[in-house]
Amino acid sequence: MIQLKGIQKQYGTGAAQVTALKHIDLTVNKGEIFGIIGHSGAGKSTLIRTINLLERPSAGQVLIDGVDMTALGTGRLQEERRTIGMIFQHFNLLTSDTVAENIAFPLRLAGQSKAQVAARVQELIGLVGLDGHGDKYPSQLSGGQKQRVGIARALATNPKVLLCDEATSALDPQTTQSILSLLLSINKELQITIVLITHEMQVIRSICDRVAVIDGGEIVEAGPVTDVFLKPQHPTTQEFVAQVEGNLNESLTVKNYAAGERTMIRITYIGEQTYEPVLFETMSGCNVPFVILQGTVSRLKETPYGQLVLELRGAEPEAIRAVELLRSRGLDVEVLRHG
Ligand SMILES: Nc1ncnc2c1ncn2[C@@H]1O[C@H](COP(=O)(O)OP(=O)(O)OP(=O)(O)O)[C@@H](O)[C@H]1O
Repeated sequence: MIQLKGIQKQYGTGAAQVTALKHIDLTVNKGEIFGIIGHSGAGKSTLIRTINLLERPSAGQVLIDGVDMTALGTGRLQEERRTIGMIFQHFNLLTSDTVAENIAFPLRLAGQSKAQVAARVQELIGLVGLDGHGDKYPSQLSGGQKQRVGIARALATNPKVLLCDEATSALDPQTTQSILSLLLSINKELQITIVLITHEMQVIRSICDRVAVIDGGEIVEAGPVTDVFLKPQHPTTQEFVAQVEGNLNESLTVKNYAAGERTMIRITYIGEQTYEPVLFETMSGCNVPFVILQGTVSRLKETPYGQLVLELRGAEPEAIRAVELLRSRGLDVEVLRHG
């Protein structure tokens, strides 16, 4: 488990001082994939780099499985760091070394024998899907393949935590998805806790269990992805959700329909409900015409969900009855607007 307690970080001094992190309290549970999302300059890189103390906080504690990293001397800190792997946006590979040599690097540093290193490198090359590429140089690889080398190198010493610093931001959407799938399978099969930072909600939606939204050096919203994504509270979170859901295009509503006879509602359903004909069954029983103004059916990690914005057309009492019927079927219904 990772605990950040009262983390603050200032860069520089005097008039030039920048406060990058204000007062961060955060817990990442063992075995989960935790995402931190924020705009450029929000403090994401500073925050993730405080976890392995690449960036030393100005105040606060970083506890990993109860060990206070901020209180360790250089020797013990280096030892603890071996239990935390890290991958980077621009891969940070040694360009004059082959794939196999790059992956071997941390194993050599850890003092392993040639035979041990060779066996482990082969195993890692297979794990990340780079069989046959061991003798190539980074310049001969695609961006996705370079990140696979970065992942293999980060996993070499069997870390319990993997930190991902914008690991897919330099990749195209298809390659991003393949790297995210690899991270998900590593998390599942090796039970490694993953902390990632990103500015893309798609990354959070695909693989994270929980998410924290950072803005101006503060966590403004945090929780399970299903809660934060489906019911974003803070304006910054709402902006990020709109990246993948789109903004509701209200111009789609029929302007000349009688005022007072339009009710806009948002229906959210999650899990098995996604595959049930609840909307059809309910609405065919209450004789309220409706149009769908916006709709998404997708997945949050492995959980199916749907969100539909409907405009009900009819007098208010009928619309209210339809809303009540939908709620009685277990759907989450918000009334966005009457009239
Ligand atoms: N070494 C540094 N010296 C001074 N200021 C810094 C330093 N590193 C970061 N900052 C400042 O701290 C704030 C947070 O930066 P940080 O890089 O953590 O944000 P970020 O969310 O990762 O942004 P990006 O996505 O653009 O990398 C910014 O105002 C940045 O200018």
